[in-house]
Amino acid sequence: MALIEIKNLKIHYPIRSGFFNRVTDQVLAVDGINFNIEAGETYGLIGESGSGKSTTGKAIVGLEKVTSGQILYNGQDITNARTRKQIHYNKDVQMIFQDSLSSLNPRKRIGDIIAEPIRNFQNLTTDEEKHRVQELLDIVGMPAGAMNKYPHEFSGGQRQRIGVARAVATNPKLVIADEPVSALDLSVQAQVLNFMKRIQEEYGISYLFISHDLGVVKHMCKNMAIMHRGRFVEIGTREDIYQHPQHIYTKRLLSAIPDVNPSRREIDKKNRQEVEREFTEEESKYYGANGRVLDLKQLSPTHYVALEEVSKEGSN
Ligand SMILES: Nc1ncnc2c1ncn2[C@@H]1O[C@H](COP(=O)(O)OP(=O)(O)OP(=O)(O)O)[C@@H](O)[C@H]1O
Repeated sequence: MALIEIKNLKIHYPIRSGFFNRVTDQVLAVDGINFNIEAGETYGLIGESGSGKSTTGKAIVGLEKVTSGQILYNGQDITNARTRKQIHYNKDVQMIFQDSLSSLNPRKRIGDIIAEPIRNFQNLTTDEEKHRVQELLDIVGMPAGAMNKYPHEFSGGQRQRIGVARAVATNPKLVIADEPVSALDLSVQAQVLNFMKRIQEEYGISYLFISHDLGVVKHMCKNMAIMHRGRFVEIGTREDIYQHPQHIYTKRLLSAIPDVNPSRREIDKKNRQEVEREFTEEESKYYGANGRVLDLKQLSPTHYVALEEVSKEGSN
């Protein structure tokens, strides 16, 4: 059984307007997605801004109301707040946010910020708590004395490490990492990603790794889903997605990855233009009425794509 099973998840927001504030339309932020996260794995959720990634992540931690569908944790439906409380779900599932400055309370010292989730779930003495906070700061490689400082006294990379320390303070089984390195310089990104991997190996944590950056996801995830307009356009392994992309939206995201090799620039530019042409000319092959992403079809045991006519694997 998977650690998390997402079944036909929908999250719709009503749009109200007019004098009577009536519901006149809906934002289909998440519109029928299915995927599983296995224990100990890092599952990638990729898409551009507004595709529904964060809403999905927040629904899994219980911060968003689910319109319909199920989120199963070890087989139990946790869409109901009472069940989440009964099974200590909020201890087992934590979240790391993109903006480390606004997600850490500026008026609290780091020691208190990290101790807060521990206090919610464990009854430790002051000394035990201090010891645990120091242990967590050591794990994420923060200098001694960090405990008594405030968030603004640290760099973005250090604050993100503090965010990770807070997220793992309760020994969670799953961490939702929502664009955890997007706000960081490239060299700092690598440091944070590497220690996230290290912590995962040591503690057996699963991650849902949310990102718009395919380069970063390639480094972190073996399995992933590409999200667009609240639905999945493609699901697959790293090889399926990076070597044999089938959906035009996936190809578009891949073509936008900058190549460090200057001799590839012209080829990449041509490739990007070709993908853009296909996107505009053959949209109906990939999207239904009102631009809705089509239902997924299975190409192989691991590879699914939202295409009208399923093309042969590797034919691109
Ligand atoms: N509370 C809300 N009320 C109405 N619409 C919302 C609400 N929250 C999100 N949305 C809409 O739902 C869609 C998906 O938003 P979401 O934040 O999940 O996207 P995202 O892929 O995470 O993008 P980003 O990376 O920019 O956060 C967007 O169109 C957004 O405007």
